[in-house]
Amino acid sequence: MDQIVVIKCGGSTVDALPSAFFESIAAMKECGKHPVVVHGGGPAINDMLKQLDIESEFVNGLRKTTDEVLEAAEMVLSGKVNKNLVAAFQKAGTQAVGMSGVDGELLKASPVDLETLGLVGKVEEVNETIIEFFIKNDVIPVIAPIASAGDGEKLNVNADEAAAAVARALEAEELVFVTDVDGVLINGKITEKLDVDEIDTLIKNKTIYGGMIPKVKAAAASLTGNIEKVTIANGNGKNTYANGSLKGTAIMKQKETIT
Ligand SMILES: Nc1ncnc2c1ncn2[C@@H]1O[C@H](COP(=O)(O)OP(=O)(O)O)[C@@H](O)[C@H]1O
Ligand SMILES: CC(=O)N[C@@H](CCC(=O)OP(=O)(O)O)C(=O)O
Repeated sequence: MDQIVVIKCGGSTVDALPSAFFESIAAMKECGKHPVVVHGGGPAINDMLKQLDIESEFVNGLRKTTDEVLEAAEMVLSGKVNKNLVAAFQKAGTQAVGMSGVDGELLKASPVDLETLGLVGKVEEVNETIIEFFIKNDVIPVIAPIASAGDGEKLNVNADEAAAAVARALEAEELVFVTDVDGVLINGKITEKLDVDEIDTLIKNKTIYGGMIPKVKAAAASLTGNIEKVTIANGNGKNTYANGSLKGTAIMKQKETIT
């Protein structure tokens, strides 16, 4: 299917996305593109874990996930965050359906490393038939990153990685990471274009750190097949082209080819 744009809404910004953001995605759809949304919700999971008095820690940017952490993460991601996004699209006048990777085994995953990370998964398979069914019916799929382990068990997947896996499986034209900054900052300034080699250097010299690392790594890993451009952009609704596309940092295999 042509013109699929996968949009990852980061937990850093998901509660603050203005109506202009949802309207810009609706405009994208009116222009003939097919938006597919994958979302995170890290800060909302942190709040819930705090309320429930459950400890959690991050190992290499991934949340170590016990049974009780998984239960809280699923409640927050597949419940509150997912349904708030669906409702916001409906408010913007466009139809959306929320699901997680468990529904229809949309995302099948295997454990990354049970010993160090517990129930954290990496996506092995995407059931693109289900996603395409909604696209064909003019409905925006909104996907929470809890995956099926294939045996009735569930796994917690980093949302950047889930979005990259969905984009690869759908042979999307573009992948956009919507976050709380205007793009990748170098010495405090937004950089318009980055290539894969520059990303490695910027991670090594610590210009890129924390939550930006899984994002740029997922961006680099997804630059295969159809995907030619990955964008990291702010979800504040201020950096939008007339056709609904978002402005930010463009990441490509070789930046000479960025238009
Ligand atoms: N070079 C950089 N440019 C911009 N942001 C960066 C950079 N390095 C690290 N960051 C951090 O990455 C954050 C975005 O990642 P994260 O909080 O995980 O977002 P999300 O929840 O949207 O996935 C930014 O708010 C910023 O603090
Ligand atoms: C395994 C793992 O780390 N899962 C993430 C899933 C949510 C996420 O990735 O949300 P952001 O987009 O806000 O980072 C977590 O539990 O926080």
